[in-house]
Amino acid sequence: MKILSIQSAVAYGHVGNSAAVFPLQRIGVEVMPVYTVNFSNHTGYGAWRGPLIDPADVREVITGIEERGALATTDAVLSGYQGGEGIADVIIDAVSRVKAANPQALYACDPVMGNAKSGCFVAPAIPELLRDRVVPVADIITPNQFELGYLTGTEPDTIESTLASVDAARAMGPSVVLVTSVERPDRAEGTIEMLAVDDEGAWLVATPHLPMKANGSGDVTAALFTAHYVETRDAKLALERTVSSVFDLLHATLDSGERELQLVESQEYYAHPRMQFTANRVR
Ligand SMILES: Nc1ncnc2c1ncn2[C@@H]1O[C@H](COP(=O)(O)OP(=O)(O)O)[C@@H](O)[C@H]1O
Ligand SMILES: Cc1ncc(COP(=O)(O)O)c(C=O)c1O
Ligand SMILES: [Mg+2]
Repeated sequence: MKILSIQSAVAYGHVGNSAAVFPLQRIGVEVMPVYTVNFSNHTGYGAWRGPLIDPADVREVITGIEERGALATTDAVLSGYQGGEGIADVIIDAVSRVKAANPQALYACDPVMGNAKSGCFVAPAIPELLRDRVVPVADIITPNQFELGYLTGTEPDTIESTLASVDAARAMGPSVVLVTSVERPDRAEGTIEMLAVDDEGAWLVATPHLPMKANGSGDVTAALFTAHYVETRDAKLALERTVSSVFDLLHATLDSGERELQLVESQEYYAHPRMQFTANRVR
Protein backbone atom coordinates (compact mmCIF):
# COMPACT_ATOMS: atom_id res chain seq x y z
CA MET A 1 0.00 0.00 0.00
CA LYS A 2 1.18 3.51 -0.80
CA ILE A 3 -0.05 6.68 0.98
CA LEU A 4 0.62 10.31 0.06
CA SER A 5 0.64 12.05 3.47
CA ILE A 6 0.40 15.85 3.47
CA GLN A 7 0.99 17.06 7.04
CA SER A 8 3.25 19.03 9.35
CA ALA A 9 6.75 17.93 10.29
CA VAL A 10 8.48 18.60 13.61
CA ALA A 11 12.12 17.93 14.43
CA TYR A 12 11.53 17.36 18.14
CA GLY A 13 8.74 15.03 19.17
CA HIS A 14 5.88 13.50 17.25
CA VAL A 15 2.90 15.21 15.66
CA GLY A 16 1.71 15.41 12.06
CA ASN A 17 3.84 13.44 9.63
CA SER A 18 6.38 13.07 12.44
CA ALA A 19 3.71 10.98 14.20
CA ALA A 20 2.11 9.30 11.18
CA VAL A 21 4.99 8.14 9.00
CA PHE A 22 6.77 5.66 11.25
CA PRO A 23 3.69 3.70 12.41
CA LEU A 24 2.58 3.47 8.78
CA GLN A 25 5.99 2.23 7.69
CA ARG A 26 6.07 -0.23 10.57
CA ILE A 27 2.86 -1.86 9.29
CA GLY A 28 4.31 -2.09 5.81
CA VAL A 29 2.91 1.01 4.16
CA GLU A 30 5.03 2.93 1.65
CA VAL A 31 4.62 6.57 2.69
CA MET A 32 5.33 9.67 0.61
CA PRO A 33 5.47 12.42 3.26
CA VAL A 34 4.91 15.97 2.04
CA TYR A 35 5.42 18.71 4.60
CA THR A 36 3.11 21.68 5.20
CA VAL A 37 5.30 23.21 7.92
CA ASN A 38 8.77 22.41 9.22
CA PHE A 39 8.61 23.31 12.90
CA SER A 40 11.02 22.62 15.72
CA ASN A 41 8.22 21.19 17.89
CA HIS A 42 4.43 21.14 18.15
CA THR A 43 2.53 24.29 18.95
CA GLY A 44 1.28 22.92 22.27
CA TYR A 45 4.53 24.16 23.84
CA GLY A 46 3.43 27.74 23.15
CA ALA A 47 6.78 28.48 21.44
CA TRP A 48 8.22 26.96 18.28
CA ARG A 49 10.51 27.90 15.40
CA GLY A 50 10.72 27.13 11.72
CA PRO A 51 8.77 27.89 8.55
CA LEU A 52 5.34 27.35 7.15
CA ILE A 53 6.05 25.89 3.73
CA ASP A 54 4.86 28.09 0.87
CA PRO A 55 1.84 26.41 -0.75
CA ALA A 56 3.55 26.78 -4.15
CA ASP A 57 6.48 24.75 -2.81
CA VAL A 58 4.17 22.06 -1.41
CA ARG A 59 2.53 21.87 -4.84
CA GLU A 60 5.95 21.58 -6.49
CA VAL A 61 6.85 18.57 -4.35
CA ILE A 62 3.61 16.85 -5.31
CA THR A 63 4.15 17.67 -8.97
CA GLY A 64 7.59 16.09 -8.74
CA ILE A 65 6.05 12.93 -7.30
CA GLU A 66 3.51 12.98 -10.14
CA GLU A 67 6.34 13.24 -12.67
CA ARG A 68 7.82 10.02 -11.26
CA GLY A 69 4.52 8.34 -12.16
CA ALA A 70 3.80 7.51 -8.52
CA LEU A 71 0.23 8.79 -8.33
CA ALA A 72 -1.18 5.88 -10.36
CA THR A 73 -0.07 3.47 -7.61
CA THR A 74 -1.12 5.70 -4.71
CA ASP A 75 -3.88 4.04 -2.68
CA ALA A 76 -4.73 6.96 -0.41
CA VAL A 77 -4.09 10.60 0.30
CA LEU A 78 -3.96 11.55 3.98
CA SER A 79 -3.97 15.16 5.14
CA GLY A 80 -3.61 16.67 8.60
CA TYR A 81 -2.31 19.94 10.09
CA GLN A 82 -2.24 22.49 7.29
CA GLY A 83 -0.31 25.47 8.70
CA GLY A 84 -1.10 28.28 6.23
CA GLU A 85 -4.44 28.86 4.57
CA GLY A 86 -3.09 28.26 1.05
CA ILE A 87 -2.53 24.56 1.72
CA ALA A 88 -6.22 23.60 1.39
CA ASP A 89 -6.19 24.25 -2.37
CA VAL A 90 -2.99 22.26 -2.77
CA ILE A 91 -4.54 19.29 -0.96
CA ILE A 92 -7.74 19.46 -3.03
CA ASP A 93 -5.68 19.59 -6.21
CA ALA A 94 -3.49 16.67 -5.08
CA VAL A 95 -6.60 14.59 -4.36
CA SER A 96 -8.01 15.24 -7.81
CA ARG A 97 -4.68 14.41 -9.45
CA VAL A 98 -4.35 11.16 -7.48
CA LYS A 99 -7.94 10.15 -8.24
CA ALA A 100 -7.45 10.91 -11.94
CA ALA A 101 -4.41 8.61 -11.92
CA ASN A 102 -6.05 5.95 -9.71
CA PRO A 103 -9.86 6.10 -9.45
CA GLN A 104 -9.78 3.53 -6.60
CA ALA A 105 -7.75 5.83 -4.33
CA LEU A 106 -9.36 7.20 -1.17
CA TYR A 107 -8.82 10.59 0.45
CA ALA A 108 -8.68 10.65 4.26
CA CYS A 109 -8.90 14.11 5.82
CA ASP A 110 -8.02 14.60 9.48
CA PRO A 111 -9.70 18.00 10.04
CA VAL A 112 -7.17 19.27 12.58
CA MET A 113 -8.58 22.36 14.33
CA GLY A 114 -8.31 21.82 18.07
CA ASN A 115 -10.05 19.95 20.83
CA ALA A 116 -12.63 20.42 23.55
CA LYS A 117 -10.01 21.26 26.20
CA SER A 118 -7.74 23.72 24.32
CA GLY A 119 -10.27 25.12 21.83
CA CYS A 120 -9.08 25.92 18.31
CA PHE A 121 -5.29 25.95 17.78
CA VAL A 122 -5.01 26.53 14.01
CA ALA A 123 -5.04 29.73 11.92
CA PRO A 124 -8.52 31.33 11.97
CA ALA A 125 -9.29 30.65 8.28
CA ILE A 126 -8.56 26.90 8.47
CA PRO A 127 -11.76 25.58 10.12
CA GLU A 128 -13.96 27.25 7.50
CA LEU A 129 -11.77 26.00 4.65
CA LEU A 130 -11.95 22.49 6.06
CA ARG A 131 -15.71 22.64 6.41
CA ASP A 132 -16.54 24.31 3.10
CA ARG A 133 -13.90 23.02 0.70
CA VAL A 134 -11.81 20.12 1.99
CA VAL A 135 -14.16 17.81 3.92
CA PRO A 136 -16.67 17.73 1.01
CA VAL A 137 -14.07 16.03 -1.22
CA ALA A 138 -12.95 13.51 1.44
CA ASP A 139 -13.92 9.82 1.56
CA ILE A 140 -12.81 9.37 5.18
CA ILE A 141 -12.70 11.98 7.95
CA THR A 142 -11.30 11.55 11.46
CA PRO A 143 -12.51 14.46 13.61
CA ASN A 144 -12.48 14.47 17.37
CA GLN A 145 -15.87 15.21 18.94
CA PHE A 146 -15.11 18.96 19.07
CA GLU A 147 -14.13 19.09 15.38
CA LEU A 148 -17.22 17.06 14.40
CA GLY A 149 -19.35 19.67 16.18
CA TYR A 150 -17.72 22.55 14.33
CA LEU A 151 -17.94 20.87 10.91
CA THR A 152 -21.64 20.15 11.27
CA GLY A 153 -22.78 23.08 13.42
CA THR A 154 -24.04 20.63 16.03
CA GLU A 155 -23.20 19.70 19.61
CA PRO A 156 -22.55 15.94 19.65
CA ASP A 157 -23.06 14.64 23.14
CA THR A 158 -25.06 11.42 23.60
CA ILE A 159 -24.64 8.45 21.28
CA GLU A 160 -27.82 9.49 19.44
CA SER A 161 -26.73 13.09 18.92
CA THR A 162 -23.21 12.01 17.96
CA LEU A 163 -24.63 9.63 15.34
CA ALA A 164 -26.85 12.46 14.08
CA SER A 165 -23.78 14.71 13.79
CA VAL A 166 -21.95 11.92 11.93
CA ASP A 167 -24.90 11.65 9.53
CA ALA A 168 -24.70 15.41 8.96
CA ALA A 169 -20.98 15.04 8.22
CA ARG A 170 -21.62 12.13 5.86
CA ALA A 171 -24.21 14.26 4.05
CA MET A 172 -21.36 16.70 3.30
CA GLY A 173 -19.48 14.03 1.30
CA PRO A 174 -17.35 11.54 3.26
CA SER A 175 -18.77 8.03 3.56
CA VAL A 176 -16.52 6.94 6.42
CA VAL A 177 -16.30 8.90 9.68
CA LEU A 178 -14.09 8.09 12.64
CA VAL A 179 -14.90 10.20 15.69
CA THR A 180 -12.11 10.26 18.27
CA SER A 181 -12.32 11.18 21.96
CA VAL A 182 -16.05 10.62 22.24
CA GLU A 183 -16.97 11.61 25.78
CA ARG A 184 -20.71 11.06 26.03
CA PRO A 185 -22.27 11.80 29.42
CA ASP A 186 -23.56 8.24 29.92
CA ARG A 187 -20.32 6.39 29.08
CA ALA A 188 -18.90 3.95 31.59
CA GLU A 189 -16.95 5.83 34.24
CA GLY A 190 -13.25 6.26 33.53
CA THR A 191 -13.56 5.44 29.82
CA ILE A 192 -13.05 7.27 26.54
CA GLU A 193 -14.55 6.07 23.28
CA MET A 194 -14.05 6.06 19.53
CA LEU A 195 -16.85 5.68 16.97
CA ALA A 196 -16.50 4.47 13.37
CA VAL A 197 -19.34 4.77 10.87
CA ASP A 198 -19.58 3.67 7.26
CA ASP A 199 -22.28 2.39 4.88
CA GLU A 200 -22.29 -0.96 6.70
CA GLY A 201 -23.01 0.36 10.19
CA ALA A 202 -21.63 2.13 13.26
CA TRP A 203 -19.26 0.73 15.92
CA LEU A 204 -18.23 2.13 19.27
CA VAL A 205 -15.20 1.04 21.27
CA ALA A 206 -14.26 2.06 24.81
CA THR A 207 -10.86 2.06 26.54
CA PRO A 208 -9.75 3.28 29.94
CA HIS A 209 -9.26 7.06 29.98
CA LEU A 210 -5.59 7.62 30.84
CA PRO A 211 -4.65 10.73 32.86
CA MET A 212 -2.83 12.47 29.99
CA LYS A 213 -3.22 14.53 26.78
CA ALA A 214 -0.44 13.80 24.30
CA ASN A 215 -0.27 15.85 21.12
CA GLY A 216 -0.08 13.62 18.09
CA SER A 217 -2.39 10.88 19.37
CA GLY A 218 -4.98 12.00 16.82
CA ASP A 219 -2.42 11.99 14.03
CA VAL A 220 -1.35 8.40 14.78
CA THR A 221 -5.02 7.42 15.03
CA ALA A 222 -5.92 8.94 11.66
CA ALA A 223 -2.92 7.34 9.96
CA LEU A 224 -3.48 3.83 11.31
CA PHE A 225 -7.24 3.91 10.74
CA THR A 226 -6.73 5.07 7.15
CA ALA A 227 -4.26 2.30 6.37
CA HIS A 228 -6.32 -0.42 8.04
CA TYR A 229 -9.53 0.78 6.39
CA VAL A 230 -7.93 1.00 2.95
CA GLU A 231 -6.55 -2.52 3.42
CA THR A 232 -9.66 -4.21 4.84
CA ARG A 233 -12.60 -1.90 3.92
CA ASP A 234 -13.93 -3.08 7.30
CA ALA A 235 -14.63 -0.19 9.69
CA LYS A 236 -15.01 -2.43 12.77
CA LEU A 237 -11.71 -4.22 12.20
CA ALA A 238 -9.89 -0.99 11.31
CA LEU A 239 -11.29 0.60 14.49
CA GLU A 240 -10.26 -2.33 16.70
CA ARG A 241 -6.72 -2.47 15.31
CA THR A 242 -6.32 1.29 15.62
CA VAL A 243 -7.62 1.60 19.16
CA SER A 244 -5.45 -1.30 20.27
CA SER A 245 -2.25 0.27 18.90
CA VAL A 246 -3.05 3.80 20.07
CA PHE A 247 -4.01 2.74 23.59
CA ASP A 248 -0.78 0.80 24.05
CA LEU A 249 1.23 3.71 22.60
CA LEU A 250 -0.41 6.13 25.04
CA HIS A 251 0.02 3.76 27.95
CA ALA A 252 3.73 3.40 27.17
CA THR A 253 3.97 7.19 26.92
CA LEU A 254 2.28 7.64 30.30
CA ASP A 255 4.58 5.03 31.88
CA SER A 256 7.66 6.80 30.46
CA GLY A 257 6.83 10.09 32.19
CA GLU A 258 7.75 11.88 28.92
CA ARG A 259 5.56 14.53 27.33
CA GLU A 260 6.15 13.32 23.76
CA LEU A 261 4.64 10.14 22.36
CA GLN A 262 6.92 7.12 22.79
CA LEU A 263 6.40 6.48 19.09
CA VAL A 264 9.45 4.39 18.26
CA GLU A 265 9.48 2.32 21.46
CA SER A 266 5.88 1.32 20.75
CA GLN A 267 6.54 -0.15 17.33
CA GLU A 268 5.41 -3.69 18.12
CA TYR A 269 1.96 -2.34 19.07
CA TYR A 270 1.41 -1.20 15.47
CA ALA A 271 2.83 -4.30 13.85
CA HIS A 272 1.03 -6.72 16.17
CA PRO A 273 -1.97 -5.00 17.79
CA ARG A 274 -3.06 -6.95 20.88
CA MET A 275 -6.75 -6.50 19.93
CA GLN A 276 -7.64 -6.16 23.60
CA PHE A 277 -10.78 -4.05 22.91
CA THR A 278 -13.95 -5.12 21.10
CA ALA A 279 -16.06 -2.61 19.19
CA ASN A 280 -19.83 -2.90 19.60
CA ARG A 281 -22.33 -2.23 16.87
CA VAL A 282 -24.49 0.77 17.75
CA ARG A 283 -26.41 0.94 14.48
N1 LIG B 1 -6.14 10.38 27.77
C1 LIG B 1 -6.42 9.39 26.93
N2 LIG B 1 -6.69 8.15 27.40
C2 LIG B 1 -6.96 7.13 26.57
N3 LIG B 1 -7.00 7.26 25.24
C3 LIG B 1 -6.74 8.47 24.71
C4 LIG B 1 -6.43 9.60 25.51
N4 LIG B 1 -6.19 10.66 24.70
C5 LIG B 1 -6.36 10.21 23.43
N5 LIG B 1 -6.69 8.91 23.44
C6 LIG B 1 -6.95 8.04 22.28
O1 LIG B 1 -6.42 8.63 21.12
C7 LIG B 1 -7.46 8.88 20.19
C8 LIG B 1 -7.15 10.12 19.40
O2 LIG B 1 -6.82 11.17 20.26
P1 LIG B 1 -7.56 12.58 20.24
O3 LIG B 1 -7.10 13.29 21.46
O4 LIG B 1 -9.01 12.41 20.05
O5 LIG B 1 -7.00 13.22 18.94
P2 LIG B 1 -6.62 14.74 18.67
O6 LIG B 1 -5.25 14.87 19.23
O7 LIG B 1 -6.69 14.82 17.21
O8 LIG B 1 -7.65 15.59 19.37
C9 LIG B 1 -8.72 8.95 21.05
O9 LIG B 1 -9.89 8.61 20.33
C10 LIG B 1 -8.43 7.91 22.11
O10 LIG B 1 -8.71 6.61 21.60
C1 LIG C 1 2.51 21.23 14.06
C2 LIG C 1 1.36 20.41 14.55
N1 LIG C 1 0.87 19.41 13.78
C3 LIG C 1 -0.15 18.65 14.18
C4 LIG C 1 -0.77 18.84 15.39
C5 LIG C 1 -1.95 17.97 15.71
O1 LIG C 1 -1.81 17.23 16.85
P1 LIG C 1 -3.01 16.34 17.43
O2 LIG C 1 -2.80 14.95 16.92
O3 LIG C 1 -2.84 16.42 18.90
O4 LIG C 1 -4.31 16.89 16.94
C6 LIG C 1 -0.28 19.85 16.22
C7 LIG C 1 -0.88 20.06 17.55
O5 LIG C 1 -0.29 20.63 18.43
C8 LIG C 1 0.80 20.65 15.79
O6 LIG C 1 1.30 21.64 16.55
MG1 LIG D 1 -6.31 15.77 15.64
